[in-house]
Amino acid sequence: MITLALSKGRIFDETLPLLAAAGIAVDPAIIESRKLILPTGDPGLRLIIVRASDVPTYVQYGAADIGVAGRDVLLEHGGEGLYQPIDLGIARCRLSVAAPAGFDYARAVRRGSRLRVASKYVGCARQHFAAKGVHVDLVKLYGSMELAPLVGLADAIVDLVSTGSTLRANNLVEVEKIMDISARLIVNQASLKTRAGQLEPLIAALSAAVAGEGAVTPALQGAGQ
Ligand SMILES: Nc1ncnc2c1ncn2[C@@H]1O[C@H](COP(=O)(O)OP(=O)(O)OP(=O)(O)O)[C@@H](O)[C@H]1O
Ligand SMILES: O=P(O)(O)OC[C@H]1O[C@H](OP(=O)(O)OP(=O)(O)O)[C@H](O)[C@@H]1O
Repeated sequence: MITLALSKGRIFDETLPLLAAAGIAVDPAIIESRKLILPTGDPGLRLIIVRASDVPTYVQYGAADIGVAGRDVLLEHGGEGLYQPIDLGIARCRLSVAAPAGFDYARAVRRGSRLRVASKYVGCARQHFAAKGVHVDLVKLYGSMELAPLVGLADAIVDLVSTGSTLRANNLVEVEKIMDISARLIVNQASLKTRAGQLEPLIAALSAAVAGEGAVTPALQGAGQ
């Protein structure tokens, strides 16, 4: 049995069509059951539902053989013990610096001011500002980053931006893009060796699905179970 780790929400929703294209059916309504171990239409593959930021940990320790995680999450995790064979091109957004509309970020950076920056992505933020030679005090948050500059917790934030509507709703402006983000397939390196007969066809089928090569033969069934 191969175990695939997914998080609820956009990763689950956007991975399902790729699995379907790879010949693996999952009833989307199954997520409502609140069960954390879910069957798929393929007896050789089950899903586990974990927090988005926990997906790399489950795969790193082999509790899941394979998973789907955002580039943001993988960079924060470090990627140790993980093979990252495919950019799935889903959950697309960007990691950016944002600040209140009235804050002159460029001037603050030019003048070498010390900035207080709130983020869930403190590793990426630290690296970004260090590379620019900007002095920052980082404040680790776990959500609602957009609130931090509004209540004086930070001068700026580093957060994910997609449509920009969350920033607009809070009178913040994207002042610098750090990187583009999308979700990757991640694979436990030991599983890839010991379960190659099952994992390689699955990875190939998902790769074909991402490339838009349409329906392919079921990835796992009969593949050495
Ligand atoms: N607004 C967005 N548009 C597109 N992709 C996004 C957006 N926000 C986040 N993502 C991507 O989707 C992934 C999962 O995001 P999601 O909001 O489901 O989890 P989370 O709440 O960030 O994680 P956790 O539950 O671990 O705190 C993120 O890691 C990121 O790669
Ligand atoms: O630019 P936008 O399209 O507004 O997306 C950006 C928001 O999405 C993410 O949060 P979260 O996953 O909580 O937000 P969502 O579920 O509303 O997309 C992120 O932390 C931003 O707050």
